[in-house]
Amino acid sequence: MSDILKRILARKVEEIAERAARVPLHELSARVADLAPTRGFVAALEAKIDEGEPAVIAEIKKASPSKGVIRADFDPAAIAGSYAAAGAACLSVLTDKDFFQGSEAYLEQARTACDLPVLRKDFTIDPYQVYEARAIGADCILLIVAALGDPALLELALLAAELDLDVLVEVHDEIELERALGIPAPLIGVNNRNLRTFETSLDTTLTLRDRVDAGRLLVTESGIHTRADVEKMQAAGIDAFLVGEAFMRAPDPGAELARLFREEG
Ligand SMILES: O=P(O)(O)OC[C@@H](O)[C@@H](O)c1c[nH]c2ccccc12
Repeated sequence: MSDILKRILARKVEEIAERAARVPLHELSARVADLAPTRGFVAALEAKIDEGEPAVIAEIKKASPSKGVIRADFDPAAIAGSYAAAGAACLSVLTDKDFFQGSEAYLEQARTACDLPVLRKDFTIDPYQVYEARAIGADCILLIVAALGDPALLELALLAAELDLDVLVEVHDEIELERALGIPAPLIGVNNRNLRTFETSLDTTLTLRDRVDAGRLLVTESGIHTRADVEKMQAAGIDAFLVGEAFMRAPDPGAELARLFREEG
């Protein structure tokens, strides 16, 4: 159990069993039966790109296993409002408690504070979590290819579609990308960070870029900190970004978004 992803997934299995013992699946699925439609995560990204603007998924993340606490002054509603005002396309909210100090409550607070679509950022390995994501108000879920076998990847993606949730399918190398392209997923996230070692390199996106077919939208994820990083991605034709730490460390996260993505020079 050396790598962190394995540790997270082992704990996640226990967590799901605990949750399912508290709120059984049939109760959750009844709860999602008559919810309002979701906000359209992919559509919001595409709308920005159609306007000729970068599509930014702005993340709300208090802590991570590699960095510890990133933001002590943590008010998800205020951060969400500041991201929305700065022109973010979508939000991403960490809900994993044990490794990221996240919470479902943070997702609910962030979503209520604005009208942006919200990604539930967690380690989804079981249908239970897909129902749960819909029940807490998520508009999109993350499926990490490295955490899933092919049958589970397809099953979870189809269930998400059935529940009106969009899916961000995350990959880190060519083999994972080929597997992601094997399912009907319009949104492919290339994580520049290796979840097993935490090593981060923007070259990951540059290497995989050309293998993503034209019908899909590539989101570059992690390790984007400077205007130079943004420009390097844009020069390679990347229009969609998922950024957390750089915003979370800034006193005003929305102002930092505007600085990284909007200002000239
Ligand atoms: O804080 P960064 O380096 O800007 O990265 C954001 C996001 O990409 C990162 O939080 C992330 C990408 N994939 C994940 C999977 C699980 C947890 C976290 C992540």
